[in-house]
Amino acid sequence: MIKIAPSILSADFSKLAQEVKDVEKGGADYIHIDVMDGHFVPNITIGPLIVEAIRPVTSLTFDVHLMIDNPGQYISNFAKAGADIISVHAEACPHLHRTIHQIKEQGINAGVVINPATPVAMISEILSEVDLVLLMTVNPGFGGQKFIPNVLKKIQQIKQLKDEFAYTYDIEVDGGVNEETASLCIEAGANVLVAGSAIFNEKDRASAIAQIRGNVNK
Ligand SMILES: O=C(CO)[C@H](O)[C@H](O)COP(=O)(O)O
Ligand SMILES: [Fe+2]
Repeated sequence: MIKIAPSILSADFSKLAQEVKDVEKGGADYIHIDVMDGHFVPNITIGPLIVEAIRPVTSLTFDVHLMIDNPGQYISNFAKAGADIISVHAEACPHLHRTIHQIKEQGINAGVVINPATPVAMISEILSEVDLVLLMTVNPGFGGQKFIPNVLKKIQQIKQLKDEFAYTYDIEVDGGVNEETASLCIEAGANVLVAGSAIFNEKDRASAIAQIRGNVNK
């Protein structure tokens, strides 16, 4: 089953609650929330206050992508605000095992993320502990960037390891996902697709979500 996670980074923030409800109605599975600190990535976005504010609007899973330095410092804040999954960048965590377990101790799911230039080997020792592996298909920091096709072979590697060792994690991709690139990612083994601009820049969110999911009759 393919899950679609609209990234609210591309939503209209002046009516965020409405935007969240609109993609829920349109068939979204998760709400993807991009947290940026101006240090780990060159942009500043959403904090726990916003997560808390939109929590009552939907019962969809909140998939929180932390693009921040020292993420461990903020895990309990985001969990209390309503996160269901928190993912941290391996590049930002010198003590990745500790950080992943900090997330699990909150009673929520833990994900690990790697940038396009980071090899799969960097996370091989944590794969047995995570609920989600998120492979960035753009360099993190902004919505609306172009998909980096080189990441497809890392999706295959992560899927191969999952099958070989019977790991249970979901495989998520994030960045430049649209109807075309989504099908490449699904073929390579991804089962959770984040899409920001390809959903929120379209008027008809239900049809955008269906197209990315790949179940539209052509
Ligand atoms: O993590 C992110 C950027 O760092 C976003 O989730 C991602 O860019 C989604 O936007 P788009 O689908 O427009 O590329
Ligand atoms: Fe993201």
